[in-house]
Amino acid sequence: MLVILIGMMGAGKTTVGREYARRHHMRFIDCDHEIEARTGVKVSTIFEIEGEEGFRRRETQLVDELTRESDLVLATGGGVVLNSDNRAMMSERGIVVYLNVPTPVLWERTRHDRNRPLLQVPNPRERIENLYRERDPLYRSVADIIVDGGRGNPGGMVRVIEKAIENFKK
Ligand SMILES: Nc1ncnc2c1ncn2[C@@H]1O[C@H](COP(=O)(O)OP(=O)(O)OP(=O)(O)O)[C@@H](O)[C@H]1O
Ligand SMILES: O=C(O)C1=C[C@@H](O)[C@@H](O)[C@H](O)C1
Ligand SMILES: [Mg+2]
Repeated sequence: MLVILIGMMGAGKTTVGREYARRHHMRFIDCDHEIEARTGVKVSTIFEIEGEEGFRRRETQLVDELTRESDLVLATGGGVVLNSDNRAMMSERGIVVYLNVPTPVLWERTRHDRNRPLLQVPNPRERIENLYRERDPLYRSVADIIVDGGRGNPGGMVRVIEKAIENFKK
């Protein structure tokens, strides 16, 4: 089984994905962390040197590689759905889970973190709202399962996802 988590920055893909994998004895890979491990630099540095375009090229290569795996929980970057090839690969090859989180919660979870280049703008709060408006339809278009990720703790989210995946497989 390949489980793919999608959603906005701060939705909990990394936190919830890692916990889901641990409980199910599956491997866990976070696309952003994997790109950082392979390049030896932070995502923000790739944005600085290669632009967003360069980062997106690396992201698509990695999605193509990792969506061929199984027994894997894959946490994607928030912008993975912008590319139609990524969307096709994800929905064809895995069970796609959208962690849908209201923008005020996303803001609370990301406001003290400097690691997200797209939020290093004068009005990050407005940026989150614009990105959500643009991306929510794309997340929905590839999702097999949509969960409300704004409530409860990561452990609770894992149990909600477990049940949803069981129902989906039936
Ligand atoms: N269900 C949850 N309840 C409360 N806090 C959460 C929950 N999920 C994640 N968090 C917290 O929100 C923050 C962001 O979570 P995380 O880094 O997992 O998001 P992400 O979706 O991987 O974001 P990004 O796309 O930027 O990598 C973390 O501090 C995490 O501890
Ligand atoms: O929402 C986005 O476009 C991004 C989210 C992060 O996970 C990183 O992949 C990068 O900062 C871009
Ligand atoms: Mg993450």
